Amino acid sequence: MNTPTEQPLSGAGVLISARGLRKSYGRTEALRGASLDLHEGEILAVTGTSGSGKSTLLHCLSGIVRPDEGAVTYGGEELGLLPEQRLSELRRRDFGVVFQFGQLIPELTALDNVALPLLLAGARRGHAHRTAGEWLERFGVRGQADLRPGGMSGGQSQRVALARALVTGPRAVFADEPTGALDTLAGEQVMTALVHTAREAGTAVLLITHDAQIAAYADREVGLRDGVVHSGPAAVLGQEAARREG
Ligand SMILES: Nc1ncnc2c1ncn2[C@@H]1O[C@H](COP(=O)(O)OP(=O)(O)OP(=O)(O)O)[C@@H](O)[C@H]1O
Repeated sequence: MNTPTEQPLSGAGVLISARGLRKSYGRTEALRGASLDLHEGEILAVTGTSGSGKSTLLHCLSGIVRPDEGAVTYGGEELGLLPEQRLSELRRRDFGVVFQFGQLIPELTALDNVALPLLLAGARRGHAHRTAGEWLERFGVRGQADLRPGGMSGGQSQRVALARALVTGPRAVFADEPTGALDTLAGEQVMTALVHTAREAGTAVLLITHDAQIAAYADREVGLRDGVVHSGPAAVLGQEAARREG
């Protein structure tokens, strides 16, 4: 396991850059000027208490939500300025997303769930299934290929969801509390598989978690507090704030 530091991987270029993001839902200010760089191939943990804006930040960085103010730049393009069609193409081709509850399609087997993004991208059925099988193997769930999500454990489902997120060879994977619904052992297995395969593929990972043990798998950790990103773990921010207030 790596020790998280405040420094990015040396030499790695910036893959996605967010500057001054503001996003409100009604009167709730979820982000209040958040800035963050995700470097190529790095595993970056974003930690923070509930409601600090972690999911909103992930949604803005992955082009799911447009910020009210500020800019997210990827490959020289500002996501907020792209037409919806181009944005959805980017999301499909360059980004993978995993949520706390894998959100696999319940009617499809594990193999078909993983093959789906390839089929949507125009791959032939045989190729899509072969590749999907290889990714299930990488995540240690090849034996579950013919099972539907209802017949798998939570940890197995999450590994299938990660295989589905990585199968198209994205540049970045956004994982929102991917182990949040798992017990410690299953969570560790999911993280070990994610870190191993992301490193092998050179995929950057933005990992949202409120669990320090999960954040410790990352190369770097930043904390979100009241919609603003601070370098260093959220736990340290909390202690600093408590000192100031106490
Ligand atoms: N779609 C929405 N509609 C209304 N309010 C929202 C919406 N999404 C987020 N919020 C509010 O914005 C704030 C930040 O939410 P967000 O989910 O980004 O935080 P979080 O740090 O991910 O929290 P958690 O760890 O509980 O998931 C919260 O007060 C939340 O209630």
